[in-house]
Amino acid sequence: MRIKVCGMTSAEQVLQLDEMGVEFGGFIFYPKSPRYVFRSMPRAEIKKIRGQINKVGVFVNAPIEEVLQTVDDCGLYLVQLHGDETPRYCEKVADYVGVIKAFRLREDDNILWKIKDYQDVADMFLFDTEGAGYGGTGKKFDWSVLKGLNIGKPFFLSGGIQPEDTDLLKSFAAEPVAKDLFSIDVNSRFEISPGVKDMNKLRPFVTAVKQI
Ligand SMILES: O=C(O)c1ccccc1NCC(=O)[C@H](O)[C@H](O)COP(=O)(O)O
Repeated sequence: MRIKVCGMTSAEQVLQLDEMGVEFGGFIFYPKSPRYVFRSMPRAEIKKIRGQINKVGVFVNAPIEEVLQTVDDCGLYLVQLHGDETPRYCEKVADYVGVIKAFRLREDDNILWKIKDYQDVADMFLFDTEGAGYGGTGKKFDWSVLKGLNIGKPFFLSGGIQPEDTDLLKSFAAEPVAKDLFSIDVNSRFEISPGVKDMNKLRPFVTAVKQI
């Protein structure tokens, strides 16, 4: 199983993830987040990060020009649109860079209805938990809402995933919906403080998840 670790704020920690074989490192370009990357890393420093790890930029309702400029300045591989971006917005960004459209799920959501208009304009989806802010809630949504669905596009499973969840992930990976499961996404449950990851929690978790 692939892993994305989101909310990175230091080059040193991103390189540690790269050594562990983590496929995606997420950087939050949303000024209201406690993990806003420009508080600690300038654009050139993000661009300079080498290795196999793919850099993903997370944006919330940002002007398109700002997203595209940041992609160039920071050498981003994918963008994750985590706000209320419209299908047209996603389509414009997708002309330039790969797009992950994030959906914050509530229990009563009709998921297939919610994702329908984005099928042709996003490369991948990400399912996260609805909360007071836009992301990094540390809370799981009920994964059973995905059971039996044909998502029809690779997706990231996100929201409150924690070190103890490897058995839960194994069970989810056995569900038919997991044919489209592309990667999991982890964040606040592996932190010492916002933006600072606990490598002692991540290392064994990454090893275990890679065996699923
Ligand atoms: O993490 C943030 O601070 C954040 C703020 C605004 C938009 C998105 C944000 N995070 C995006 C992510 O991909 C997180 O990994 C995802 O929300 C799951 O976080 P968590 O529940 O803490 O595992």
